[in-house]
Amino acid sequence: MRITGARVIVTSPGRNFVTLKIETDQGVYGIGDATLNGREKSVVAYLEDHVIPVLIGRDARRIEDIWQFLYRGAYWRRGPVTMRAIAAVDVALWDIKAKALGAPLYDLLGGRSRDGVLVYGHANGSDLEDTVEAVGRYIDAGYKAVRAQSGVPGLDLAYGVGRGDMYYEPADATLPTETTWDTRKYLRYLPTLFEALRKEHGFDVALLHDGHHRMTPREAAQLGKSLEPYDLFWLEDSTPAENQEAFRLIRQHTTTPLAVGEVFNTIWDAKDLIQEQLIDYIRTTIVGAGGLTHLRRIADFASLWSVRTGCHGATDLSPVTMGAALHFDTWVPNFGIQEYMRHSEETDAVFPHDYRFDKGMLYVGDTPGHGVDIDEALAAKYPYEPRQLPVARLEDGTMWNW
Ligand SMILES: O=C(O)[C@@H](O)[C@@H](O)[C@H](O)[C@H](O)CO
Ligand SMILES: [Mg+2]
Repeated sequence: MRITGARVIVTSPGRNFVTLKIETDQGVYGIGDATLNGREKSVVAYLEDHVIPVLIGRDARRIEDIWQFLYRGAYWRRGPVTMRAIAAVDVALWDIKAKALGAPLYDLLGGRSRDGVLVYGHANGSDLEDTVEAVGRYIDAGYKAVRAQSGVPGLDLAYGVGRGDMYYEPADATLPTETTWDTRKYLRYLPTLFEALRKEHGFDVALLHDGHHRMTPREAAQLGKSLEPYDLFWLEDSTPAENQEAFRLIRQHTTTPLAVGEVFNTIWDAKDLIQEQLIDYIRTTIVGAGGLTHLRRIADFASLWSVRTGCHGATDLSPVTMGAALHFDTWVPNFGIQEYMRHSEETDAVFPHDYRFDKGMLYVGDTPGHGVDIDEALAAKYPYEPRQLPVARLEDGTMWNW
């Protein structure tokens, strides 16, 4: 089965998505997501100029060999651009193989380990009362797990607080929006928020929180300790993870479960965190880390140390990544949870898919492949719009982690 063509489709049904479509001489095609939020065009160029020319004529069934060819063959390894381009090819090839065999993708991975995939939704509010109500709306909508983000008293804009109700898109402007940050205000406020959430909603619902890389390891340890009475499912990205050793200090001081990894690209970013048992959940997902071929390697490695998966699933990952991730989640033995930020109706229409939400779970369908397609005619109606992620500064103007 030869690859006869491949092309990149950029569409912006409310936000930008980069999709790779690979065609074969058997008439079967596959699609993969290559979206890199705020830096989309870099992956478009990487694919069009450097990857597509070397794909034409190759045997589409040789997924592992093509993965190794693109990874080793580039010489310049890893990084978000390279690994997203590889992910797009990899997912499109898995899609092709599954379609050609007439099987849903999870069957090729080893079959079902579970009926449905536990997901968490994103509740966010401008202040404490607002956030308590927002979590309530998710519980009423059937969610069993909810991430709570809130405005912080004394700060204008905080991470994760969107303008709408069920949707949140941080890449909101052509030039980066500037936000202000103060960790002490945040550390004082957060335990009061989670106390109020548990008081109002009880302990059955799983509650999560994302620190978005803003604390130092000592501050993260303080937060983890102060949240222990509220039994979090996880505290995510409490400190930046470029230096994996930084998590040792946090781990020594708190039993709050720790999650990290949405910005990781390969197993090398997570190796020490996993084998030293410094984290509980690995957040790396399909599009971020070289596709299914590499993600399942990370998951198998993580299973040796009882680290479970918790794939990133913000709206900048297209429904193609969501579909592929759900097949992975349906199979992976050490599954933890899947993030699920709903896409807009426009996005769902451009990417028809067979996964569905029911009572806090997502279910993949049995369509051969990963079950997500692209309506190219509709996609063409939404041209690319340059958008960038916000930045954060401390109150004295110092650049900080957004
Ligand atoms: O946990 C998450 O979903 C986030 O941290 C994301 O919202 C992240 O900010 C975006 O994916 C950035 O594009
Ligand atoms: Mg996050």
